[in-house]
Amino acid sequence: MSARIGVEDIPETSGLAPASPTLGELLKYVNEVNGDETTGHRVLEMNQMSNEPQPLPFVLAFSNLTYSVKVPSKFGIPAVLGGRNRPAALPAMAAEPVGGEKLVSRSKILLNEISGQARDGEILAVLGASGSGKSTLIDALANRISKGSLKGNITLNGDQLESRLLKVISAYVMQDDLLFPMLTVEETLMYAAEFRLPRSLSKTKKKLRVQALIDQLGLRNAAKTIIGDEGHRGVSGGERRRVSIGADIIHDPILLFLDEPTSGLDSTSAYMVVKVLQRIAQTGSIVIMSVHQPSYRLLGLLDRLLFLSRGQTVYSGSPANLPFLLRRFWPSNSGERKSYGICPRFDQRSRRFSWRNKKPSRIQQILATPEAIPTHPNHRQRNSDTWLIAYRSDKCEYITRQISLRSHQRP
Ligand SMILES: Nc1ncnc2c1ncn2[C@@H]1O[C@H](COP(=O)(O)OP(=O)(O)OP(=O)(O)O)[C@@H](O)[C@H]1O
Repeated sequence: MSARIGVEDIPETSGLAPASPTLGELLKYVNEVNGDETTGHRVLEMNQMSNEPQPLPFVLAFSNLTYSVKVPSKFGIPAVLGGRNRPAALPAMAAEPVGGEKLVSRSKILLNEISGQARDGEILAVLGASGSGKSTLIDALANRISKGSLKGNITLNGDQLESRLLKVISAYVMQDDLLFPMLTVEETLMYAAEFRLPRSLSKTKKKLRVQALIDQLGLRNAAKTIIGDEGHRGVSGGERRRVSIGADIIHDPILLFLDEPTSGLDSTSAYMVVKVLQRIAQTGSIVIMSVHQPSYRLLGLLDRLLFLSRGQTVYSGSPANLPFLLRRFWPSNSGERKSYGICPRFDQRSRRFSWRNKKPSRIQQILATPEAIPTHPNHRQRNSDTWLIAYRSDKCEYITRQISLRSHQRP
């Protein structure tokens, strides 16, 4: 693993011990240096923690993550039960009556028993339709949801992930880029280095870190270009997004969370951003990102997929299995007004995948038994490439659709 955030005086482990520091040692170190309030992040020079530096495999595991919020909902009180004036026997959570309607709270489950894992060297992508819970899951993993309301377990290498440690070893990249328009790319990253790296780290080391990062982000040609804004021409949208990521990862975090890092970018810029994330992962970080509409090419950069629908997992695994699923479940794209497509849907014109919030139980059921589908009595093979497939929709009606394997095999 490359050098991580600079700590000159981390205690060395004993000569006989394995080369990698334990999480306990990391946490102990975090406690020891907590007196320095100059920066929220600190650089941990992993290689300095032992005589024989060896890469430390990191595994972030999460199990049964469940998160629900209380949302107000209205319902009317029938006149026969007392209508507007009925004061008694209201539900425990009822609020003030408004025009014959009561406001009560109901629980809305945003994440339902989500489990999975992410490893260093890999990108875990959270996919799903808008509102499926992608950002909520990233927030939950990044400790941005209050502990009391989130149920489940998150561990790093088997140990509970303490929020103090997480703060030091992670970075969260938001969708909005907050950058100074008149600074160049290099100045922006240098500013981030001054702000985020420890004061004790020399200027020379900070400059070296910035130069290494510029190369890692593929921004060498834009290093002297200003960020720009509406009134001043500056870097492109994709470059700007990479600068923004660079500013957040200046301390070389072990865990990197990104909420829709490709949103608003054309497919080439989006691809380059994810390519940079792949490079970051390959230097020993765990990258967890959400993505709404990945292009087919971009899917090839992802190592693990967690596909959500209405807060539930409908697919978790390697993208390698996706073509198989696509061939099975490709929705017909000819003249259908209502899509009962299972998942995902590929738009030929934009060449992007999109998803629909189908009932998770239905999708899971189908994904769990893909082999059973062609032998179902309602499925008839028309010719070697086309299946006439009928399946029960959410409303328990049979829908017939035609899936041509040949036309969709190579999107
Ligand atoms: N505080 C809240 N109260 C009620 N509902 C909420 C709250 N926060 C989020 N939600 C709902 O939870 C669902 C998941 O939201 P989330 O932002 O995680 O979705 P998403 O998959 O990231 O969507 P998008 O791709 O549009 O960003 C949405 O339906 C959203 O409206």
